[in-house]
Amino acid sequence: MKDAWSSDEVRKAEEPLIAAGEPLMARAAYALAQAVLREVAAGPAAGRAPDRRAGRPAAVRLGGSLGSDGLPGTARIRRARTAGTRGEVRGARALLLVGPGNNGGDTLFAGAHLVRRGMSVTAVLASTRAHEEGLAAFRSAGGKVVTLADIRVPSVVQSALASDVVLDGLVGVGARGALRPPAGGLVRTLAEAREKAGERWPRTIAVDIPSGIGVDDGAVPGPVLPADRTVTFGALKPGLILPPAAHLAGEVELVDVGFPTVAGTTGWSGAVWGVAPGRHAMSGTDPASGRVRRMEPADVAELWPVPSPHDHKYTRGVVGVIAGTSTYPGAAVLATSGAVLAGPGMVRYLGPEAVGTRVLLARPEVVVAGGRVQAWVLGPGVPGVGPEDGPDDDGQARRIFGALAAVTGVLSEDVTGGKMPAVIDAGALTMLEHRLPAWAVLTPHAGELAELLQGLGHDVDRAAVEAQPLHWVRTAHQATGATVLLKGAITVVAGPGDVYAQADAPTWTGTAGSGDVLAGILGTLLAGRSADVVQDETLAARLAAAAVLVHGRAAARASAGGPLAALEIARAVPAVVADLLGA
Ligand SMILES: NC(=O)C1=CN([C@@H]2O[C@H](COP(=O)(O)OP(=O)(O)OC[C@H]3O[C@@H](n4cnc5c(N)ncnc54)[C@H](O)[C@@H]3O)[C@@H](O)[C@H]2O)[C@@H](O)CC1
Ligand SMILES: [K+]
Repeated sequence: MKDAWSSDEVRKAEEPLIAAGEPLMARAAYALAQAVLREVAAGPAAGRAPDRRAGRPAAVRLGGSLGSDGLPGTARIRRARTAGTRGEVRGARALLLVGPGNNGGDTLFAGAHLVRRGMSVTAVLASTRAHEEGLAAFRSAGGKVVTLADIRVPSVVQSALASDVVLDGLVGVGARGALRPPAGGLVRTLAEAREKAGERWPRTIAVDIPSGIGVDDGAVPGPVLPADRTVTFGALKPGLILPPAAHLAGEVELVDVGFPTVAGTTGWSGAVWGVAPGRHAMSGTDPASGRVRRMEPADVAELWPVPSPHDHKYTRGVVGVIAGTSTYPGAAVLATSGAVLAGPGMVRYLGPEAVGTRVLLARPEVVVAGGRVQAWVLGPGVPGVGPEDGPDDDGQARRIFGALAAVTGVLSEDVTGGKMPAVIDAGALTMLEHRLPAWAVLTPHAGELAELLQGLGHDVDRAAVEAQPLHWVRTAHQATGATVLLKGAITVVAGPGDVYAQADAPTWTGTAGSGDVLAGILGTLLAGRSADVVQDETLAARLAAAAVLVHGRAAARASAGGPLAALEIARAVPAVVADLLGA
């Protein structure tokens, strides 16, 4: 499990360590400097995505000093980027963007290390204040200091273009809201310049977080300079794993500065590199902590319902699927395939006869008949119930309303089998009439979540959901009672317990039918753990995150770097599950 700590949690972890005299900043700065050195030594194109690497000009080494303003002039810039010979750092240039707080302090101390390693380092102070000891250390090492008040923003852009690496140390976990002037203006201009320069832009390393992202909610309320790498201290931060901010962080590297670990012990490991984020894993967290988690294969293996020798098909869980219409029969095939291949005791399909026949042709294992089930998958390929239209849905809405009554406990236990977990997808999302239990998992995409929230009286559209996914997923959970899974390149899940942000799938996964397969996989998990899910109201979110991980990995396997068809995701599920159970 990767745990991302909220800024409050980070502060709480820091306080006793600082009081005990632990040199947190020195550790952070040293690790940061090492990251920069490795980055520079690796050469200008190292680690960039292939498309970004294409057409990048060969770097030319250049010594030379800075101009009178402390920044290189344009004539010198045209001649070259300084570093570039693999393994060489002497003479390479770093530009530090330095804010007023400890984030700037980390950056200045790291800058001092870089100067001592022979790099030419310029710090641009974006504020009238700067970390005093950091600044003194940087100056005495021989770093150049300029202030934004002395020079113009375009000079900073030119300087950045002449550098091998830019460090963004404007704000860290102390940031609140969008970057304010003058840092905001500086970052806006730099971000535009980066966009324009493409491959000519130097490697950009964010210190702790890319300045300007919402540390705790992953929002992007104003300008942010996208990073190639973020070196983060002590623990991951929610904004580094939540959309949309996570897309601005590049590769995230976690550095151990001595925060409490699994057993609650403290102590610096001394290993500043490659500290596994899992080191901070805990079995459960206080939902009020603001922590956000990312599941890993070993966590999924623990949750997966593996049959024992005493199990049979009914004890292993029966999934009931109400999906598809004669207009959209494919969704029924995809949802049942996802369910079957995730390994339930049995899958039942309820729907129009013609669709049932197609399901059987694709998956003869499916039982096309009613009967007892342990979890429902409701709604893939079924049209929504609008306020006025009576959808031509082959009776699927009626069937779904019946199943939903079982989920919400409106019908008696005798009729429905009692408390019933469910995946509520697509058209079924428009059929919610009652408050739901946490074991009902809503699986909207951003547009569907916006519509659902509008129906609950919120003034929100798709773009607003995409801008603040965590906020709206939590709002939807609170308003409906259900566990909510918002599908996206990074899928966010919120229920009564922890929040999960899963990024397991290749971008090819956003294709028609992919969500139907996910609904089926999750249905199997809910059916397999049906009794547990209704006992432990935090379990549905964990199973939902697990389903997303398996679905994403199956998509990666099916894609192998290229396009994929949704049914291939389902076909890849058994091998993915086998892999993670064997892991
Ligand atoms: N406390 C410690 O000992 C450690 C802190 N560390 C570093 O310290 C950082 C936190 O330091 P601080 O608490 O000093 O805070 P930051 O350095 O993150 O920023 C706070 C400063 O930025 C200003 N600011 C806040 N929001 C702003 C906005 N929207 N626009 C412009 N300016 C804004 C504030 O007025 C304040 O002066 C961490 O992110 C990390 O980089 C690390 O050195 C590890 C140890
Ligand atoms: K930063």
